Amino acid sequence: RKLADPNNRINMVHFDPNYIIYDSTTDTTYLRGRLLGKGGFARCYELLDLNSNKIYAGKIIAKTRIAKPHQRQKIVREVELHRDLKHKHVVEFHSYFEDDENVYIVLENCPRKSLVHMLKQRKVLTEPEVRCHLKQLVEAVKYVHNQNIIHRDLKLGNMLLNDHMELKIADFGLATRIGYEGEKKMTVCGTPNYIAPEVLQKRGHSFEADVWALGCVTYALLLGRPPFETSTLKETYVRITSNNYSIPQTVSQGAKSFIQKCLRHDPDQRPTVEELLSDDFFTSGFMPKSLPSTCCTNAPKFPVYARL
Ligand SMILES: CC[C@@H]1C(=O)N(C)c2cnc(-c3ccc[nH]3)nc2N1C1CCCC1
Repeated sequence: RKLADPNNRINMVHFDPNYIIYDSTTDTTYLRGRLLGKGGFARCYELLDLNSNKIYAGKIIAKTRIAKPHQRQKIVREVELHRDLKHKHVVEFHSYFEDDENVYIVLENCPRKSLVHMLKQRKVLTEPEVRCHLKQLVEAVKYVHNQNIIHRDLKLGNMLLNDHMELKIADFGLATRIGYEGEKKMTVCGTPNYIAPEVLQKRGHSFEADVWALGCVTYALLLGRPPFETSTLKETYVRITSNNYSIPQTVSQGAKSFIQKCLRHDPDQRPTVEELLSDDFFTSGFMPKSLPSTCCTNAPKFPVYARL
């Protein structure tokens, strides 16, 4: 069987022929590749589909790790919410299967990892870059909300980049479906990273919790740290519930007002994701159509006219 197409040479050195994974539901054989990291119950690996020669990212969850019914239910929920989503900026759900030992979730590969890695390298991003990433993010979240789903864990680690530097939101492990107009969720099984005050206080939450998280992400990308960060989780929660944060003067008026709208304490005062798309932060400055992969390591030099 041809293992690597000479045109788009796959570096086979990462794929260990001793680790064959067979998906009987689609008669697909995978070679397990590099360990990508851990996410929740899962150990994540590159998977080479030997039928198509394509590389995917696989979440492999040992059945021993999800022996209890409510643990298994969490995986089932994640799959049920993610599998029907199809959008350019949402990670593609490829397949889900199991064998005697494991449960497998096979997802689109995002070789340029997440915005966490980019920010670690760059410390802060330029405003044009943030506009570009945020536009893709807001489009993705608008699509998800239109499916009556709240992501509930929008954070830099769930914002992945493919080879073309296109942004994809990942991980529907804390997501939930709104069953009827105006439904408010009272609990989350897990702790969202950029948790909104109404979620913390269990006062009932909905789509607005994702808008809050987008405000936190925007702040973090521009300033290199989240808006409510302190040395203890308790103190951070106090700042969130008392809406105690500040935006340095280095931030433009457009970006500042975008962040302030998303971080309004009262969820009913926050703009919807739809309204965010027409916020003048997106129109108040240069908006690159795409970003070069050099942005993963160095600040881009936008053409001079872009700054005038
Ligand atoms: C599989 C889990 C998660 C994920 O959801 N996707 C889609 C993904 C895609 N490519 C990658 C990927 C990283 C480097 C090459 N591909 N990683 C993904 N992750 C990472 C793995 C470890 C933590 C989150």
